[in-house]
Amino acid sequence: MKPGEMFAHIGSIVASLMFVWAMFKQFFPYQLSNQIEKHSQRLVTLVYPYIQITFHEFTGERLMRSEAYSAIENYLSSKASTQAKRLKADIGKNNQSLVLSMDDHEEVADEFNGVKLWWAYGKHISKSQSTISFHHPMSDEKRYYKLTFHKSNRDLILGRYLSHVLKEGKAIKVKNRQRKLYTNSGAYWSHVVFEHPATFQTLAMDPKEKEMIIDDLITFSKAGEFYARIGRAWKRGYLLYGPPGTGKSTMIAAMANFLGYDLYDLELTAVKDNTELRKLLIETSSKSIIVIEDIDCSLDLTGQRRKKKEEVEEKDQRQKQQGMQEREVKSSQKLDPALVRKGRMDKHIELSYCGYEAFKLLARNYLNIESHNLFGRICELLKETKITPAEVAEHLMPKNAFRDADLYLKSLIQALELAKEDARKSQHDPHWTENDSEDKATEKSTNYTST
Ligand SMILES: Nc1ncnc2c1ncn2[C@@H]1O[C@H](COP(=O)(O)OP(=O)(O)OP(=O)(O)O)[C@@H](O)[C@H]1O
Ligand SMILES: [Mg+2]
Repeated sequence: MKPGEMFAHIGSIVASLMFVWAMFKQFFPYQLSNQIEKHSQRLVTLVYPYIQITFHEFTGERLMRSEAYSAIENYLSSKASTQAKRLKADIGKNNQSLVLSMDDHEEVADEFNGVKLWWAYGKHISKSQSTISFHHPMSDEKRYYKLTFHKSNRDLILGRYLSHVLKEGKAIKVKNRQRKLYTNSGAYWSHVVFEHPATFQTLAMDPKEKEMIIDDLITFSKAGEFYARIGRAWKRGYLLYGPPGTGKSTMIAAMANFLGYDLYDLELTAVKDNTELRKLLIETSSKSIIVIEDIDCSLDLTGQRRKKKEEVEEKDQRQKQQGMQEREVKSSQKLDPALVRKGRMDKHIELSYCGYEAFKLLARNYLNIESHNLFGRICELLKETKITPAEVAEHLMPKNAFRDADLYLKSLIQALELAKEDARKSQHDPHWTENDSEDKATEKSTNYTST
């Protein structure tokens, strides 16, 4: 046996002994176990070729939970569920799945660049506290993770490996956290839990366009280092536009769910001036999407815009007197160039009327069917008629316990034929405007993704 191998062998025996000791010391009286541990530690350092680092749950004041500890906890959670034999289980944040973690004094191995290392989970219970807290035995434990590795790998582990663990652990934490939906009243944010079920799978739109948006989001979310290198803030602006009911809000929720980001729904009309706006923006957290809805309808921030607002109000008043609709006032306003100029809005995404591909996805989601003999007729009608995905969804929505796809598809066909007839009438008679005002009121919402 080579000397190096022998050392490693002794080392692993010592590591095992220490592990056994850690298991048994809970049963020794506190004073005695402290003494034994002190002397054995000295002995061990003489022959032990391994380095150990302890990460305590609470550092310093004991009130602040260590960031490193919780990152390690997250990092090890997946390893624990596959390797550890004794696990602790808890209900996850979404109240649906079990979250598994290592039980006390359990050990898991990890490997990094071919180097093996071990993580152990343990806890200290101080004597005085353990008697006082008889009824609450958990409250006075000091929990920790201990990392053990061979001293020849010191630089690799202390450098690249630990920063890899912290980075991964934080990423897992971001993914698993309970996300929030913030709204502002004036210059203050308040929040509720964000639990929108929208996903890109359930969003009906052109599949190619959808794929491009997903790619764009993935590229952006991984580009932190690139943005830092070129000296740009790591954020991306999307302008979503299209008629009401085409899925703009649904897409924003799908984006937030896809990236695991928080959502800030910024109500511009409630913001007094640019100072308030700046304050609100500064208070947003990283990994978030800031949404400005109907950006073309809510601009009155700068002096110039205030003037415009007065003009609009005046005009509004005049138009109300003339019995005109508020919607038309909104659509007569222009987007502020500062908000949509190049560099602010990196991508313009149009959400439009329901096409055949989008319909098929809705039929799959709502009726659980891939094909049907009425699909052909619907395909033709969709080419000739403008109908929003929201309207299509409305017709496919189950109305009783016994779903009959036939019935829903026929009701959709009826609606499409009616819309087609309306469109034909309005073409021949320009004054026929019962439904078409809806089409003109193109609404816009801005979606600002930041990390
Ligand atoms: N593209 C779509 N895919 C799937 N469902 C959709 C789509 N568009 C609309 N819907 C359905 O219609 C409802 C309304 O859509 P959504 O609120 O996203 O529209 P919007 O474009 O934001 O409208 P508005 O301009 O009025 O805010 C959604 O709850 C969703 O169920
Ligand atoms: Mg919307």
